[in-house]
Amino acid sequence: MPTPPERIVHLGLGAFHRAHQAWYTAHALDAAEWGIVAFSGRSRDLVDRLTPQDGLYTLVERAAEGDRFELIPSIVRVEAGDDVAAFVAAVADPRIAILTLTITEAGYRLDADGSPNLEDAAMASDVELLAAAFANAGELRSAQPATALGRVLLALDARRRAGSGAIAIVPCDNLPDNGGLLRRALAGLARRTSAELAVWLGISVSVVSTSIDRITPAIDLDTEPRAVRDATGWLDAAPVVTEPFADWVLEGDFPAGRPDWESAGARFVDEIAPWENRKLWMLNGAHTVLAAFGPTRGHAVVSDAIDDPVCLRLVEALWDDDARQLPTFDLADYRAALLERFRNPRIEHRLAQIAQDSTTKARLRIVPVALGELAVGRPATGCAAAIAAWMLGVRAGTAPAPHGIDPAAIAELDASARHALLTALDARLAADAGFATRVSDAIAVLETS
Ligand SMILES: NC(=O)c1ccc[n+]([C@@H]2O[C@H](COP(=O)([O-])OP(=O)(O)OC[C@H]3O[C@@H](n4cnc5c(N)ncnc54)[C@H](O)[C@@H]3O)[C@@H](O)[C@H]2O)c1
Ligand SMILES: O=P(O)(O)OC[C@@H](O)[C@@H](O)[C@H](O)[C@H](O)CO
Repeated sequence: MPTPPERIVHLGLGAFHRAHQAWYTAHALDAAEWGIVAFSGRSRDLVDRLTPQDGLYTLVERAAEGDRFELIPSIVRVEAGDDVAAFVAAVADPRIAILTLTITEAGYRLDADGSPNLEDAAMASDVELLAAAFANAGELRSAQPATALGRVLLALDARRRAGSGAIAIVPCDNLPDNGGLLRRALAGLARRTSAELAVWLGISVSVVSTSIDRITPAIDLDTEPRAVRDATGWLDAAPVVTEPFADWVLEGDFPAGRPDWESAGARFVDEIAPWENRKLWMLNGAHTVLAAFGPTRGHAVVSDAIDDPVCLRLVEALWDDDARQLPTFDLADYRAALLERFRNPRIEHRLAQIAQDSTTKARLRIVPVALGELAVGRPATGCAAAIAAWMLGVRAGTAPAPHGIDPAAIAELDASARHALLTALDARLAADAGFATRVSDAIAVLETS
C-alpha cells in the first residue's frame, strides 16, 4: 500500500494519539489520502522506537475475552518535539490541513480558574522571546520556545508568512471546552506578541472542540513488545494497548479539509458541551476519585478498585449527581458500559498514573456538578462523598496535596484541614456550611467502611 501523503501534524505523540486519532484516521474510508507527521512531546524515546519502523506500530485491542492485533499505518513520519525547526516547517507546509494536540492537561499551563496562565515562568519567557522574534524576522529561525503553545504560535506565524492558508487545530486532551480554551490561549499569546498574527489567527485558524474517549493505559515497554511478537511474529518496539471501545465527538470547522472520520465512527455535533460534560464528569470524574481513594484501600488498578463495593458506591453516587446535571441524556446504557469498561480485568490501568494533578481534575470534574446541584437546592451528596474520598487520598499521599497546602497540616484531616482542602477546590463550596458538613460526614463513613 502506498504511504499516505503528509496532511496532518500531531504534537505530543504518546499512547493515546496512536490509539485514538491515528486509529480513526487509519479507519476512515479516505485513509490513503491522510498521513500524519507526529512530533513527540518531551522525550525522544518514541521517536527512536518508531523511526526504524517507519512509524508503523501494533495496536492491541485488549478485551476481557482476549487480544486483537492491528498494524496502524497512518503515522508516516516521526520527529522529536524539541526539533522546533522541523515542527515549524511541518505546520507551515501548505499540504498540512490539521494540527492535533495531546500535550496533557498540564501542558496547556492553566490558572486555577481554568484560563491560560500567562504568569507561568516558561510561558512568560516564551511571550518575551516570541515578541522579539516576530518583531525581527531575522530572529525567527533561531527562536526556541519552551512551551507547547509557544511552539504552536511560532509555527502558525510561519504558516501565515508562507501564505499556506487556513488550518484546523484539534486539541485532544481531557479539558472542558478544550477548543475554546486553546482558542483563547492562542489569541491571548498572539495579542501580546504580534498584532498581525492575532488578526490572522482570527481569520485563518479554526480551533475545533473535542470529546475524546478510549482508555489507553501506559504499558511496560520491556514486556509488551515480547508479548506482541509471540502473538504476531513481529518484534514491535512500540506497541499500544487499548480497550475495544472508542468514541470521538467534534464541534468545529476544517477549512482545509479533513479525513472522513465519520466513516470510522466519529460524530460531528453543533454543541459539544453536553457530550464533553458527560464524558469528563462521569468517566474522568470517577477515575479521579478512584485514583485518589482506591490506593487507600489497597488497590493499584481501576479494575480492582471498582470491584470494591465501597468504591463502587462512591462512583454510583457521583454518577447520580452527574445524571441530574445531564438531563438531555438517558444514561442507563452509558453507565452500564462505563462499569463494564472499568471492570475489564485485562486493562491494567494504574491508579497512580491517573492521580497526577488531581486537585485541578477534581476542580474541573466534580466541583461544577456540586455547584449545579446546590444551585437548584439539592444536597449534592454524591459529590460531597467524592470530595471526601479525594481528601482521604490527599491525606494518605495517594493524591498530591493542592499547591500551597503543607501535607503535614492536613495529617489529622480536622475541621481546619477539611476547610483548607475544600477551599482549594472551590471557595463557594467551602462557604456552604451544609455541603461542608456532608463532606465531613462522608469522611467519617468512609474511614470506617
Ligand atoms: N491515555 C488515555 O486513556 C487518554 C484518553 C483520553 C484523552 N487522553 C489525553 O491524552 C493525553 C496524553 O495521554 P497519553 O496516554 O498519550 O500519555 P503519554 O504519556 O503516552 O503521552 C503524552 C505525550 O505528551 C507529552 N507531554 C507531556 N507533558 C507535556 C507538556 N507539559 N508539554 C508538551 N507535551 C507534553 C509527552 O512527552 C508525550 O509525548 C492525556 O493527558 C489526556 O489529556 C488520554
Ligand atoms: O489524566 P486524566 O485524569 O485526564 O486521565 C486519566 C484517565 O482517566 C484517562 O486517560 C481515561 O483513560 C480516558 O480519558 C478515557 O478516554
